Amino acid sequence: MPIDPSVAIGAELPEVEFSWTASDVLLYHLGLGAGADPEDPRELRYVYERDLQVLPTFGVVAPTFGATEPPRVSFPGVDIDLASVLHGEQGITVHQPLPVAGSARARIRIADIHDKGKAAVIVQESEAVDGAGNPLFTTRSSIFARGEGGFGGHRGPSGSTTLPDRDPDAELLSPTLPQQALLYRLCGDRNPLHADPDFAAAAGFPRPILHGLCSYGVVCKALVDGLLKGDTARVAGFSARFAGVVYPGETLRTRVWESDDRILLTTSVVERDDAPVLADAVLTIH
Ligand SMILES: CCCCCCC[C@@H](O)CC(=O)SCCNC(=O)CCNC(=O)[C@H](O)C(C)(C)COP(=O)(O)OP(=O)(O)OC[C@H]1O[C@@H](n2cnc3c(N)ncnc32)[C@H](O)[C@@H]1OP(=O)(O)O
Repeated sequence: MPIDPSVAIGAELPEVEFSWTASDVLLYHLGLGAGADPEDPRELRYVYERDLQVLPTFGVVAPTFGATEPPRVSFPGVDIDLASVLHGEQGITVHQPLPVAGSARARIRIADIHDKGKAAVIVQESEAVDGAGNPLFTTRSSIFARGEGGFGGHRGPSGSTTLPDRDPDAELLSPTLPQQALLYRLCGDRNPLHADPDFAAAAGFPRPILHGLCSYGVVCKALVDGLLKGDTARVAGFSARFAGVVYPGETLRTRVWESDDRILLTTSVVERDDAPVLADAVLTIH
């Protein structure tokens, strides 16, 4: 049985120890398209060692950074084909600004599995602590496994964020490169869905799609640059649902609604009549 919720839900995965260097951070930022204007001092803070700062979304990739094998969707009670899987949701809460280099360990558990009939939504939570044992960040994510529902589980929540009934306060445009996914995969997600046209076709897409976590990082950076004066330390958390695919080379349009310590947003694809990309998305700030 590909999914056995009685085994999977609550399962703890082996603790992951990981470390990263400034070079990893530089590559991550380049993988998001940073450095397009190398004369902009703010932009240099992402792509040059001097005054380097770290986008908090780096935390979600740090544990597997540099992996060279495709990910496996295999945990206690779950064993499914990578081609059926899409990244469903991602959130991170940062407990301290991420250092430009460091080591940490993370505990990961399968928090829940929702049965959407045509799909299963597998929810993971992780807690990362630094070398001294102090909380570093917490993540919550889900994978959407097409064709894996119908195991008799509960349906789980629907998307829910209500946007204010007014025009957005700002709109941010983020171009992506045609080779964006080929660059981004060097950060540690070698899923062939993002590089191999045959694999993408077998998964139901006309061409390779962009990593969800690439769009997630691109949008977080746009928010930091556009609304927080380029200061990554002001981000307390960022969460979003992946509502539709992005093809490398497309331009992302992010509409934002600001309130006291939260920024609500949606992201869409300019070239495809604002087809949705991120929904239920919230940036929390200090
Ligand atoms: C261990 C390592 C594992 C590997 C991890 C992944 C590795 C990565 O390389 C993979 C990727 O990066 S894939 C790229 C990023 N993700 C995407 O592009 C997905 C974009 N979203 C979609 O295509 C559709 O929304 C889609 C297809 C997700 C859903 O669309 P539909 O099938 O039309 O579904 P819909 O009818 O709208 O909704 C059905 C029920 O599902 C819930 N739901 C929808 N989208 C969801 C999402 N993104 N996350 C979680 N739940 C979601 C809906 O709420 C609905 O449930 P209910 O009826 O109860 O409300």
